[in-house]
Amino acid sequence: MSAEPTGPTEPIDHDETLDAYRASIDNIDAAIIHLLAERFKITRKVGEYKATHDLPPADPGREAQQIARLRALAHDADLDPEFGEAFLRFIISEVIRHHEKARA
Ligand SMILES: C=C(O[C@@H]1C=C(C(=O)O)C=C[C@H]1O)C(=O)O
Repeated sequence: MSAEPTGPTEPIDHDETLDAYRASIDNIDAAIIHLLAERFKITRKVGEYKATHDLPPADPGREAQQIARLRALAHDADLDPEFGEAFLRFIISEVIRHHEKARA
């Protein structure tokens, strides 16, 4: 008797090729989390510095430079620059929220 066909919504298991790709994805995701944690450690220091020196939480000029640089890097790395910009803006908006709290 043959096994039931697997429907498209069934979870996939025992696929060695997919498992190997997913192991790499898990490593990359871990690296992203660790890099983000390191970035937020630094931006927390920036937020403390700004709060004690009466500097504004956001710096739109600096952000424009970062976005132009990241868009070029994304393009060269074959990553969608729109995605690169949206990702950086998402992170920066969280940093600015932290800086506003540090000031309060
Ligand atoms: C970290 C800073 O504060 C804010 C957050 C930024 C960031 O997360 O890269 C960049 C500019 C500022 O709006 C900074 O001024 O350098």
